Amino acid sequence: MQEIYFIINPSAGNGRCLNIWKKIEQTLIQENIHFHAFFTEYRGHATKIASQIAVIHDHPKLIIAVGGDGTLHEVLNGIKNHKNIKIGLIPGGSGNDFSREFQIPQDPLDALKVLLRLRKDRPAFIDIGKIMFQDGTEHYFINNMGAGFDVLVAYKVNHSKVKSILNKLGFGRLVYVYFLLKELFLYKTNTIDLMIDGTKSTFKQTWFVTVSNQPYYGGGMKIAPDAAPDDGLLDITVVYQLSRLKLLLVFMTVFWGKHIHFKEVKTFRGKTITIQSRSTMFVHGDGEFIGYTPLHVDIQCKGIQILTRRQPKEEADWKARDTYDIH
Ligand SMILES: Nc1ncnc2c1ncn2[C@@H]1O[C@H](COP(=O)(O)OP(=O)(O)OP(=O)(O)O)[C@@H](O)[C@H]1O
Repeated sequence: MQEIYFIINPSAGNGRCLNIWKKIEQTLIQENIHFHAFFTEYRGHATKIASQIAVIHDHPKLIIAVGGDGTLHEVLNGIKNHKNIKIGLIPGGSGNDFSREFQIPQDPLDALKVLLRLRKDRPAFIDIGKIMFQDGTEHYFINNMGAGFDVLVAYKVNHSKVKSILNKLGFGRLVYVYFLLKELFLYKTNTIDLMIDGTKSTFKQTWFVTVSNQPYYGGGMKIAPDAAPDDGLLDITVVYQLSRLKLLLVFMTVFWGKHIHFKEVKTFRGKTITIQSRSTMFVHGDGEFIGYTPLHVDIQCKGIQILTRRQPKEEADWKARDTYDIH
């Protein structure tokens, strides 16, 4: 029997998650569904709770994060190496890029309904990325990781009061836009050395490099439009040698994934990536600040079981082929 554990970040979405949880809890009780619930109290707490759940017993477990992508990221880092745990998310953050790609409804009760149905389906395995820092620490990501300008923006977003004001006004997604514009005029670009599956490239005046497992970042920006979380590859995006004004232009096209057509945007695919920079760059994993360059990234193919409505890549390809065969 699969035990269900909820890890709730009451501060996610500027406190919205607490109300979300009240509705979820009420529904679970009404539906007579057995569950365990834990609240996070500080940054990193979800990792600790998830790691404690992981070792309770060997039976299959489902951990549902109630929060934003940062909460799911922390849960993922608590259960690494435990293959009999599925994870899911009831989106309650401001960005919610995981639920966008994996087609989990934004409405919490609809999301709960979908997750409860999906937990009985056959497991959906997706890739994850594993980051190794120079000091030997390891860190996993499920959506993406990045170094440079974008992490500075994410850092500022996560530590700002403006975030809560804009969220309360219902403009949560605009908070990324606000900080991006502000930092645009302050950031100093960097020279980076990128090694992808053994091939080295150097980029001068680099704004940022992002390694993506799925297309979305920063609340709906299609930073890696062709990334697929089950294709065994990570999608790398480098933005370099751009004037501040042109970066703004490029940024406006990211929501449609059209930025990749600019000559100052280079895209690659690979399984192992090393990022080194002349001066230290801040690094994020799924929008959470986690360390500094240099670092190494490895893909962990089909490394985690998740609850998703997204169609697996092979299945989508087969369907396309079958349709083609008929005609
Ligand atoms: N009780 C708490 N008080 C303050 N911060 C917390 C608490 N519990 C967790 N956190 C931290 O809150 C941060 C934000 O969480 P999360 O990403 O889930 O929400 P969000 O920022 O609103 O959503 P999104 O990442 O989708 O924009 C994380 O860094 C997490 O560690």
